Amino acid sequence: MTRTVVRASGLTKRYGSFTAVDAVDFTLEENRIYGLLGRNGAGKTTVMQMLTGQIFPNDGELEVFGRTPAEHADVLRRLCFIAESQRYPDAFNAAHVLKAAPWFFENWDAAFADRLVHDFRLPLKRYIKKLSRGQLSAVGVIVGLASRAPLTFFDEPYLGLDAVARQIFYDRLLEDYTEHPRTIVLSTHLIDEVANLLEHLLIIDQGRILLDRDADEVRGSATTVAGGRAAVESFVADRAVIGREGLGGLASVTIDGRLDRADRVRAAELGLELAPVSLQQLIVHLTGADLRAGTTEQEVAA
Ligand SMILES: Nc1ncnc2c1ncn2[C@@H]1O[C@H](COP(=O)(O)OP(=O)(O)OP(=O)(O)O)[C@@H](O)[C@H]1O
Repeated sequence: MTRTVVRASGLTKRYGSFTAVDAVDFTLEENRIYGLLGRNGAGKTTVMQMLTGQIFPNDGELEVFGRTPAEHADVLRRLCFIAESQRYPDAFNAAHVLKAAPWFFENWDAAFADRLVHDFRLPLKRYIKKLSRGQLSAVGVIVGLASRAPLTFFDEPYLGLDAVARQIFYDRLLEDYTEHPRTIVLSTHLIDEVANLLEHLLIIDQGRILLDRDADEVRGSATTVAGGRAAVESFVADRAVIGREGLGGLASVTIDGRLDRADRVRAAELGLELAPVSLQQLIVHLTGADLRAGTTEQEVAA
């Protein structure tokens, strides 16, 4: 039986009159990899800060491992939060960070950390403040992976990491997760890069959850239909439209929901082209609705 690790209900964070997180409800189950995705300022970091007890919600219920996170050391001990710009004491080098890590993380695997240091070519003896932007991100990624914390958050962890280093991160994360399952929440803007890693998606926009669904259900669930405007409109009538673009007599409409064989035959008869929508495109459609003319809120919500 899967255990619920996080239970949030009506969770709200306000800064003055501005509501950064607006009465969200969601759960996180144990041993799953979650993608917490959304545009800049959507509320992702704020949600993670509440879950890790760094800030207090203004409203709502929040349980992490069955308790309020901020008040229980035994809950905090099971969490690891890697922020985009992780800060360390000025006098520290990377070796100091790795030496201190087991004080905070009881599952710390020093051998795994050493292997990651080698993989990321991290200079251990150089002061943290002298590290390049990517090397600094590598320190955070190493701590996050080798902590093996039962609930690990990576908040946009790889600023400055090059493509090779990012691939190492994804590969090691997946390998290690397979051997040591835990709950991982990954917040990132590089959605297509991580699309295959994610098992469950939480898409947040303007402080609200827009989508909370299994990644397998979402993959391939949206299709772009392109062709002559009249044919496209006839094909998408009565379907849930999540995006619409057009130029002259041509239209390209993105619809939610899977197409069956009969749909595909009909599209071919109408001379329409069908293309699967990537996770990144889907998120752009879902969260960028107000940027495109001709898409109503009802269509987006449908
Ligand atoms: N301490 C604060 N005081 C006032 N407003 C804040 C504070 N912290 C966050 N906000 C606002 O709350 C909203 C959500 O911020 P948050 O950092 O959670 O977004 P995010 O989804 O993580 O964005 P990004 O992808 O750009 O990192 C933003 O509009 C931000 O400006």
